[in-house]
Amino acid sequence: EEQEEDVLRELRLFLRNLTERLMVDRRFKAFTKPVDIEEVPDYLMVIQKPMDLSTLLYNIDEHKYVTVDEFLSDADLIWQNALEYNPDRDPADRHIRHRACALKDTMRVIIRDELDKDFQRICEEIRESR
Ligand SMILES: Cc1noc(C)c1-c1cc(NS(=O)(=O)c2ccccc2)cc(C(=O)O)c1
Repeated sequence: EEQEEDVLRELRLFLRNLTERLMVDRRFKAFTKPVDIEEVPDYLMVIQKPMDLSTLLYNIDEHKYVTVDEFLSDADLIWQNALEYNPDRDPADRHIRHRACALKDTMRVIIRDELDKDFQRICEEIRESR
């Protein structure tokens, strides 16, 4: 009902703000849009579920996420894919893995510090009720 829509509207505002703050962080530029298959031709042979920050924003606007955990399932793909596709010891792989780890930690610290636990629980109750 209306109160539930108010809660989900507030969740979308929080998730948009989080995602936009990650998009403007220079460390995360490579994660702002889909990996370019022209630049990285074998990418889809290695990575089954590509994800990037612009796709997260699109999904938020499409009301795909009812809980923070559903958002994190997609958001975690960004850094998990980067670790999987760039596993080698060479400096280029190490550099993108370092940024992937920073993305993972930054996301979780913002959520822990800024998302009310009771609010998260209300979102989960809405998900369970549907
Ligand atoms: C992400 C990712 N996962 O595997 C790899 C490899 C990358 C990745 C891909 C690219 N080139 S790209 O054309 O696909 C692109 C440029 C700008 C924003 C988003 C993608 C650049 C870099 C980089 O470190 O600059 C990294």
